Formats: sequence, structure tokens, C-alpha cells
Amino acid sequence: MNSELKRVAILGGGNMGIALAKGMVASGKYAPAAITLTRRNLQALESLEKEGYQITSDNARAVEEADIIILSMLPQQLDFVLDTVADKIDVQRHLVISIVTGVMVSDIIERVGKMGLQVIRAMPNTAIAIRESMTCIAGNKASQENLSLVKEIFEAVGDTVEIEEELMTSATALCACGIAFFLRSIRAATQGGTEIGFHAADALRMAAQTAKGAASLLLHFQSHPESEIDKVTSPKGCTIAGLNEMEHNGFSSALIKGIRTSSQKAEQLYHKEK
Ligand SMILES: NC(=O)C1=CN([C@@H]2O[C@H](COP(=O)(O)OP(=O)(O)OC[C@H]3O[C@@H](n4cnc5c(N)ncnc54)[C@H](O)[C@@H]3O)[C@@H](O)[C@H]2O)C=CC1
Ligand SMILES: O=C(O)[C@@H]1CCC=N1
Repeated sequence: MNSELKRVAILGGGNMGIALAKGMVASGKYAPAAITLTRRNLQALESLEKEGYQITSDNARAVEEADIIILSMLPQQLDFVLDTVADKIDVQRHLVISIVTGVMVSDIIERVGKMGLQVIRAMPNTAIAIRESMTCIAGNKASQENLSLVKEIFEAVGDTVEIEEELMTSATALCACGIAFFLRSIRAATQGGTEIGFHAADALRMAAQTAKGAASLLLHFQSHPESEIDKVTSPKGCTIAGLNEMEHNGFSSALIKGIRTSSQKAEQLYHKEK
């Protein structure tokens, strides 16, 4: 069956569930009517219903009517939902995609009690809303056909990379949390820009376009950041003076430590804090 002909149930229509649904439709491969979003309080989904998406608070019914089930709730909300839908899951028909942080494929199979269930983990980021996500995919025991299908879904909303499941929490820190890290660095640059003379709104636009240019240089030339930095830093110039000042204050170290902390926290979200 073509991916376009499959029905999708996104259980947990919050930030990511909505962004994913919109990205899938924007890709042109899915019609809103083929996507059902669930949420306990449907008020927040009413505008989507007007756009043609199906909405319901009945997770079991959504699963019954779908071929692909996307789990998109918080780790601490997962078990309740799995317990509600377990009876309706058909190992032959359903493919489960989980974007839930810190939850292993084996945790999901064990909870629903269906050996042989095809479960693939995907870790997108909020840039999925504009089809610019970096999505890491892991499906150690899934069929090649299902892996290709999941890749196709996420390639329509950004770039994808297939990784081992044991690296999924690292991918969460680097790519999903990473959006917040880079945004905070842009905000800090904006604050610096305002201090040296620009109105905040202008500084933000200038900093954001500069950050986009820096990332685009790396992706376009497939170069190393230091080689692009070398092109900016004139001898005895102002760039190296500013850069070294940042490093004396722990710029790289702060990012590295933050990413490590986020990765450790991601590991604990389901197993230690539910
Ligand atoms: N926000 C992000 O940048 C990313 C989040 N994730 C993961 O994706 C998952 C969702 O994250 P967000 O969308 O940010 O969270 P969220 O809190 O915005 O969305 C979760 C949604 O699930 C709904 N929900 C809770 N219990 C439910 C139930 N019994 N039935 C139906 N719906 C129910 C909530 O009402 C909420 O709308 C989390 O596991 C998170 O770790 C993964 C990648 C990036
Ligand atoms: O902060 C969180 O726990 C989620 C997972 C990755 C991004 N947001």
C-alpha cells in the first residue's frame, strides 16, 4: 500500500503532534482527512478540524481506524494511552511510530503485550512545522519496508538520519533540544546587538539571518566550522578578539556540558520519573 493511502492516528495532538500533521500535509503526500489527532481536551484542535483533519479524544477508536499509529504524548502520559489502546492494536496491520523521549521500542512492545509488533522510533524537532526538521530514526527490528515508509514520512518534513536505538537519547539532546540551544544563542547575540546600537527587532532579524547563513555554509560546502571560522578571523582582527573572549568565558564548554546534561535527563524521563 502507498504511504499516501494509509490512515494515520497521531495520539497526543500537542506541539509536536500538530506540527507533524501540518508538515505531512504540507508535503503534499497526505490529505488532512487521512490524519486523526487525539487529545483529551479537543478545544485546542478545533482549528485543525476546520482544516479537514479528524479529531477525537477516543484513542482506541483512532487506533482501530488507522494503519499507522504515531505516539506523540509526554513520556509520563504514555503508559495510560498504551493501556487504553492495547486491545485494538493489530500486529499484522499496525505500524507504531514513537517520538516519545526516552522510551525504548522494547518498552512499548512489552506494555501492549504484542510480540512482533512493528515499532520504529523517530526523534524530530520543532522545525518540522516548516519542513526543516532533523529527524533521527531507529527501528532495529522493523522491516525494511516499514523503515522506508517512516523515512519517507520524515523526509517530507526535513532531513533524516538512521541511527542505532542506543543513540536515541543523544539524538534527542543534540537535535530536538538543540533547537532551543541554538535559539538561546541567537537571543544572546540579539542582546549583544542591542547593547552595541541596534533596536531589538532589527538585532533579532540580523542575528537570525546570520545564524541561518552560518548553518547554510556548513550544509552547502559540507565544510568544518573551523574552516569557515578561519575565513572570518582576520589576523589581529575583531572576530578573533570576540571569539577568544567568548571561549575564555566557557562558550564551547557550556554547550558541550548542556548537551551532555540533556542527554542524561532524556534517558531518565520514562524510566525514573514516571
Ligand atoms: N517539543 C519538542 O521539541 C519535542 C518533543 N518530543 C517528544 O514528543 C512528545 C510530545 O511532546 P510535545 O508535543 O512537546 O508535548 P505536548 O505536551 O505539547 O503534547 C502532548 C499532548 O498529548 C496529549 N495527551 C496527553 N494524554 C493524552 C491522552 N490520554 N490521550 C490523548 N492525548 C493525550 C496532551 O493533551 C498534549 O496535547 C514528548 O514525548 C516529547 O518528549 C520529541 C521531539 C521534540
Ligand atoms: O524537553 C523535552 O523533554 C522534549 C524532548 C526533546 C525536546 N523537548
